[in-house]
Amino acid sequence: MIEVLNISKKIDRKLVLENLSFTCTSPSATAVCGTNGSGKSTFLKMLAGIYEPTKGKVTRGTKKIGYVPEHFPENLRFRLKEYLLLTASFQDISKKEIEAELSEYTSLFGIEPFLHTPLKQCSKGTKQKAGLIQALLMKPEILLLDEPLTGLDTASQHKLIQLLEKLKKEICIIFTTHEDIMIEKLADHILYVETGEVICPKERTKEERLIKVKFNNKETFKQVDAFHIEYEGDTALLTVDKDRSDQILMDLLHKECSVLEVREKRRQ
Ligand SMILES: Nc1ncnc2c1ncn2[C@@H]1O[C@H](COP(=O)(O)OP(=O)(O)OP(=O)(O)O)[C@@H](O)[C@H]1O
Repeated sequence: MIEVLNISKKIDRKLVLENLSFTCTSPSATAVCGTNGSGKSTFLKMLAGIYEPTKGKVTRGTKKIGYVPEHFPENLRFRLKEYLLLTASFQDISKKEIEAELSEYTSLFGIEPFLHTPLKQCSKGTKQKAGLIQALLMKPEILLLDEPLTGLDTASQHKLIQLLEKLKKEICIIFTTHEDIMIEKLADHILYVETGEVICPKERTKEERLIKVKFNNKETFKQVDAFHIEYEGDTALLTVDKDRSDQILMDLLHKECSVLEVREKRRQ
């Protein structure tokens, strides 16, 4: 969906980013991390096409790119709903669909009372929500979010994270953040802009347990939350999340399985 090849960026003759590469080929969420001033926002702007790289190349597989800046643009003369309808009207989406989605998102983020308020008079958090809704309304295939939790109250932060958890199964989400909760809940990959290193936090750290049981009926495993089950005769080898393994063991015992073995496995 998006490929960044050896990009560097100079602003005012200062090298802000150097030789960064990154690829997002399938739906996922990537956290862009680094210290203040390390170039995270600059990187996101290059993905969005707002900045051109000084060196290297950004290839985008789609034009449906939603971008939410860290700070909502100042001094827009529109009222909130008017602004959202206007930005959505540039997309190839029916008016009816836009109205339905707008109503869903404004209700989710609790901003119905401000729909007819001039943007200039909206609070920082409401403007941030307007920025997010504007990007979501265009049904992006790539969603770029610059510190998306900034200015949101706790309830809205959780709602946004839940929404992004669903969306990342369908689209490519790239977000900058300093918040651990965003990384823990969402990130499939972390890109450190200072070093250019990309890691897969969950794949590296997720610990798994293997449970071998003797069973009477395969139906027993229908509701069992296992990553993988291998059968051999009347035994089954289940690969499960270590954090959930005690609960799964209890369930299996209640379903009259005999536990033969429990051991650790670390994902590769
Ligand atoms: N338009 C600009 N003009 C001059 N310098 C800029 C401009 N945009 C970014 N910079 C410089 O580039 C560097 C990286 O800025 P950037 O905003 O990308 O960092 P960041 O990692 O997002 O920081 P933060 O975590 O504080 O949001 C900084 O030194 C900043 O001063």
